[in-house]
Amino acid sequence: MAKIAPSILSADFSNLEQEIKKVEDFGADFIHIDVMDGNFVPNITLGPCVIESIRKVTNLPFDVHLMVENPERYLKDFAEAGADIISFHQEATHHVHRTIQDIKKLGIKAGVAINPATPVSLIEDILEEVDLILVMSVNPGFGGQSFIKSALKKISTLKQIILKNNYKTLIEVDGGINEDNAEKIVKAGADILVAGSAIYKSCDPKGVIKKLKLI
Ligand SMILES: O=C(CO)[C@H](O)[C@H](O)COP(=O)(O)O
Ligand SMILES: [Fe+2]
Repeated sequence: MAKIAPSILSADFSNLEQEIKKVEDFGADFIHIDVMDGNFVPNITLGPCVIESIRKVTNLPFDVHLMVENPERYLKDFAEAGADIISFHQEATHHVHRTIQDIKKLGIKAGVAINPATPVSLIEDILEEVDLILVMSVNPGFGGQSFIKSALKKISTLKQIILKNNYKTLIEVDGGINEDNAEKIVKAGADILVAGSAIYKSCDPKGVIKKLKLI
């Protein structure tokens, strides 16, 4: 059974407290928080002060997805604001291994995200070091895009390497996930599903989370 991480990118930002409490009541396992800098991706969202505010409204772990250039500059700020997991992009820093170690030194979990065009081979050497790999199944920057099918092959390749080597690394998949494609994604090897628009734009978010959790 996959764990579910609703992305608040598609939530009503004027009412974040209720939007977060709602998915917590419906059985969400994490809150996925998309941080965009207008540089690594062509969109700007939120920073540590918003995370610090919403930290007070839930006990769910905060899964912070940094879509920012040179993420190493902001790790301490996000950890202090209340992040439980920080995932940064392989494409956004020259120092992937060092950044993983720096996140772990802050006492939280470390994830590495890869864009649709980034092959698994580029993160194979750090797989053992990292708590999770965030496989992007859309080009990062916006919610509500369609799932890119080539992510499925990437997820199964990753899963095979993880199983073969007995690594503990989890696979999280992010972008375009809904009730129709979630089963294929979990069968390919996903442990955590991120879903933004499929949950927050639905008239039955409770039903969507329930269905996704049963897969
Ligand atoms: O990282 C992201 C975009 O860059 C979001 O987490 C992702 O797109 C979730 O939204 P949706 O489920 O609507 O695709
Ligand atoms: Fe995300």
